[in-house]
Amino acid sequence: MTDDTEVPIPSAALPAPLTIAQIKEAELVALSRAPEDVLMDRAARAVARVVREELVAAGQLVPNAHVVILAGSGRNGGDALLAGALLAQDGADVTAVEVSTSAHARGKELFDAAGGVLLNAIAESGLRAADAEVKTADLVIDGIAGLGGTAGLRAPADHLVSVIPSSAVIVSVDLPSGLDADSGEVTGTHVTANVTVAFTAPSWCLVTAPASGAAGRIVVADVGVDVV
Ligand SMILES: NC(=O)C1=CN([C@@H]2O[C@H](COP(=O)(O)OP(=O)(O)OC[C@H]3O[C@@H](n4cnc5c(N)ncnc54)[C@H](OP(=O)(O)O)[C@@H]3O)[C@@H](O)[C@H]2O)[C@H](O)CC1
Ligand SMILES: [K+]
Repeated sequence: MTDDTEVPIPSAALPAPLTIAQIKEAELVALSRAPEDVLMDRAARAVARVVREELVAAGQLVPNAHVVILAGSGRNGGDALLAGALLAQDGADVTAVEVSTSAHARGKELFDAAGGVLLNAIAESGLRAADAEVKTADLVIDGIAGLGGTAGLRAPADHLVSVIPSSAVIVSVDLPSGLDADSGEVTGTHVTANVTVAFTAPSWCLVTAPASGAAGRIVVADVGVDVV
């Protein structure tokens, strides 16, 4: 006879993994009902909630924390910037580093309005300043790339990821940047996260070795996209 305590708890199980194409198809249906901003705001709230939890678990007060965001040009970076705006409103010391020519416009606007400091690491002077910020981070939010990313990190993101101190907690948005979302393959450099906040469903890289070793703890947030 099986002891009840040995039965796995179904609510703790992750939803089934989906491919990029499946997530995008489901997202298109959701976008016909709600604007993209609404979905991204939900994604940002989920990321900010996990960041607060991680800081508390590390024994840090959110207002004393130095949080650095690495933001790519897409919505993944936008989600990270919007989360950064919420954390800056909580009093955290938040710096966002654009690792492309320009990151998500609305994300940047709200981040700036919340008092966040924005740097661009494409130019040499910006990269030097960003390097110093990353080296002193208590927590890094990885918003370099998500479902639209290609495998391997490009400059200057690769350098900035390499100087994240081992003491910093890394929270990846949707998936650790540099992984191929649809497979378990690891080709090139990538982020190795302590926690990954995935939206709607985990992508295959989060649950397939060896890539899954870079995901850390996985949290799947419902942003209002129903799986079809
Ligand atoms: N699943 C959902 O329901 C929702 C997900 N959301 C978030 O949206 C992203 C996907 O956003 P998308 O804009 O399509 O793509 P990315 O943000 O992943 O960005 C792609 C750009 O990133 C640059 N890039 C790509 N690969 C790399 C790399 N290896 N190194 C550095 N940079 C890279 C590239 O831009 P360039 O201009 O620099 O060439 C790509 O264009 C998803 O992951 C979720 O986070 C929404 O919040 C809504 C709901
Ligand atoms: K990411």
